Formats: sequence, structure tokens, C-alpha cells
Amino acid sequence: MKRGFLNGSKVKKEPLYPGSETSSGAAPPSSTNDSGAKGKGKEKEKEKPAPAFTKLAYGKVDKIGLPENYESPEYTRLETDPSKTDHPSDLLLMTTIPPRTYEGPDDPDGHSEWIVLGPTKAKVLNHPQYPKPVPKPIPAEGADGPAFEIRDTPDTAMSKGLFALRDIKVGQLIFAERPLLVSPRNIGLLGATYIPEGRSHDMNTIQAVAMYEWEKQLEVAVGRMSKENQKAFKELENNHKEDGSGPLLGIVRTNGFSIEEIYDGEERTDVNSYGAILKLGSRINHSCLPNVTYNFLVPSFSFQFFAQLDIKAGEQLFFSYCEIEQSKAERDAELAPYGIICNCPVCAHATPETDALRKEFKKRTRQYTVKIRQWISEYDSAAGAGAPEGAGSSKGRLNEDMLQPILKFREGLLGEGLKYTKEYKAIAWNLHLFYEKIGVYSKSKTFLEEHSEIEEATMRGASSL
Ligand SMILES: C[S@@+](CC[C@H](N)C(=O)[O-])C[C@H]1O[C@@H](n2cnc3c(N)ncnc32)[C@H](O)[C@@H]1O
Repeated sequence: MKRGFLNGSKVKKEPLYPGSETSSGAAPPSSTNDSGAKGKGKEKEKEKPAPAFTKLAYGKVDKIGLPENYESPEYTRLETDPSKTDHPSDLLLMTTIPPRTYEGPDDPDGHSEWIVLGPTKAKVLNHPQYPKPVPKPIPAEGADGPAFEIRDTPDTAMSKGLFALRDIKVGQLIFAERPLLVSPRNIGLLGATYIPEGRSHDMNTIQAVAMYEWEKQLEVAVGRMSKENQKAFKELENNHKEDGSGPLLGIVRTNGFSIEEIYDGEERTDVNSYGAILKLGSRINHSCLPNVTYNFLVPSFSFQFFAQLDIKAGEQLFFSYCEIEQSKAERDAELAPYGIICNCPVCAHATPETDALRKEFKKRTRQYTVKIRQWISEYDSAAGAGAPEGAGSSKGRLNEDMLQPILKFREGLLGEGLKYTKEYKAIAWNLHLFYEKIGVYSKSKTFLEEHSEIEEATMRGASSL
């Protein structure tokens, strides 16, 4: 099964710049950059090396001015040969993927502007399956064009969103697209390094300089886009108009998807990964009952968006910006920096029981699986030992009443919109086995069919790639 599909994507929607949500904007440096300067007073603070990772608060932060007489460093990052892969390891490039040539036509699936370290670019271009075309949804019978449109939502706080134009079956690829822009999540790669000698290295200054310098880089990257993509980029929502972010950085901070698959170095960490801005995907709003999931494929350098539930024509498409295995209070806390107060159906009906179910459904699925398998195996051993059937026998002890907590758990999963998960699928399979064993064949068949339906939806998603 494709990673992330129908099981909560590994590509988590998260603020591009995770960090403090205080209003001071003085986000603490990451622990990797403290260099022992903690608690050693102002003098030591000044000597502290610039952090390798500048965290920006996602929520509202104070506008922080640039240091007095700040002079921007001179640097050029315009690349001459986009297909070159042997760049120095610390060179931050401004490139386009797939590479664009002066003479040749544009790639029919579009191009992404990409701010990237040389070796990371090489990793993608040298990927054994790169390049591949962007996957296309299978056209619906008798229907032309996309299965969705962008339009205003009835909720003014949400602004625009994506809405289905026709019924979409669970597992279907709804659309796939190359990002408009991919850039490092660590904007400290620029600004922090360039604070002039002798100037204060306090976090406010570092952050202000990093934001200023990053905006300039974004101006170059956005300026390299086609006119159509520039327009799409600049029309995206910007919730960072008053915190010192420039207009382009504000858009990046509001609309970023974190990409799990692209990172600098050997292992992905918080400080070396990349974020993407999408023309369509960045228009999808949040719900804790998501009907869409997505992933990123390196060979086609594209995001795929799949239906995670059956979607009816007219319904809005949603994915979850937060982890779904959390209580409502925890989800609220994770969403607060986006300024989102979630009113989705599962939030509106959250209870201590639904909170517990969300937090524990994976563990409980494992426990119930073990339990049903154990009952069946005890039954089989006793039957094998020739125990007579009837009351008191092993067969007599296998009865539907034993399933009550498991059937209630299953209802809970359905209520929370967790049907198309591998946990629900496992429960359906185990119930099928149990009912078959006790000879209640109609129910056994029902659960087998449910299992097959989920399996089929999964395969549909995987086969559309
Ligand atoms: C990536 S954008 C989503 C598309 C955006 N609505 C638009 O008009 O382009 C993220 C922003 O949309 C808004 N948003 C997304 N989901 C929301 C929700 N469930 N409730 C309220 N606002 C939401 C928030 O302002 C959030 O910062």
C-alpha cells in the first residue's frame, strides 16, 4: 500500500515555521543551536553563533524592524545549468524543476521553482525513477474537466475552498500537481548568517533579518515563474500581513505543505526539510473529519490528492492540518496558530468517549485483534480435542455477546469518519472470521464485503499512480 494513503498522510500539513506562538516573536533557537549559551547572561548571548535554524512563530508576532544601517549582503544564486548535479554542498541554488530550457517547450505538467541546497537537488535528479510525468486522474464517465472547483466558502473565516463538482469515490485520485514553489523550511539558511560582524545576534534581530532576506529570495523565485503561476501564487491567502513577513513570505507561511521526502543530508529532521506552495492544494481547508489525503512523489515532483471518503457533488474537500489521533482539546491547540476554530462534525460532537477513541483506536484495534484470534484459536483447539458441542463446550462459549465491546468500538470508528483506515479494515476482517466460526454467515459476509470495499478503495488509490 502506498505510504500515507488512507492512513493519515505522513506528509503532515503543518506551519512551515514551527515555533513559539508567543506574541513577542522571539522564538527560541532550536536546542541544536544553543551552543551552551543558555543562562550565561547578555555578554555570552551576543557571542552566541547565529543559529542554523531560524524558527518563526506561525501565529501573530510583533513586527520587528531591521537593525540600524543594515546592509544586505551581495549574493547571486541564479543557476545557469538546471540539470547540473555536482554543486558544492553548501550552495543554495535557485532552480527550476523539471529543468527549463531556453529553446525547448515548457513541460506539459508544469515546473516548480525550487530554492535548494546543491546535494539535495542532486538527490532528486539522480532518483532512479526521476523524471516521471505527473499522474492524471482517470476521467469520469461522461464528465470533462476537473472534479472540483475553487470557490468562496459560506464561512467567511475560511475564505475560499475546493468543492466537488461531481461524486468522487473513496480512493480516487482527484488531482495531482507540481508545486509552484519548494523552499527550505529553515529560513535561517540566509538571514542569520548575514548579520554584520559586531551587530547584536539576539533572536529578534536574527528573525527580522532572515525574514527580510528571505522575502528578497522569494521575489527572485516568484519572478522566475510563468505569468500565470505568479498570479496564482500572489492570489493565495496571506494571514501574515502584520508580523514583519513580506507579502510573499506571508503567503508561504500561510500555505505551506511540509514535504517528508525531500531533505538535506542523510536523515530528515525539523531543520533540514522543505516546504511547498501549491496552486490548488493550498486552497484546501482543514477538517478533523477529512475527506482528502495526499502524498508527494519524488519522481514526478508532484503532490497527489486522493478521496479518503466518498465525496458527494457540492461537498467541500478537506484534509486535516493536525494529527487526528488526538483529543479535541489537543487538536484545538494544534490548530490555534492557524487561527482556526474547527466546527467540523467530529469537533461539534466531541465527547470524552470520542476523545478516548481517537487517542486509542490503534492500540484498541491491536488488542481486539489479539482477543478475537485467541477466542478462535481456543475454540479450534477445543474442537480438535473432540469436545462435544453445546452449552459448556468450547463452541457454546463462542457467542455474539462477547463481541459487544468490539461492535461498539466499530460504531465509534464509523462515527469518527475512520472507516477507511487499516484499523477499521482489520476489525471488519476479524468480525468476518468470528461470525464465520459461529456460523452466522450473513454477518460474516457483510463484514467480508466491508473489508473488500476498503481494500478496493486502497487499490484504486495505489493504481492511479
Ligand atoms: C492553506 S489556506 C486554505 C485556503 C484558504 N481558505 C484560501 O482561501 O485560500 C489556510 C487558511 O485557511 C483558513 N482555514 C482553513 N481551514 C479552516 C477552518 N476549518 N476554519 C476556518 N478557517 C480555515 C485559515 O485562515 C488558514 O490559515
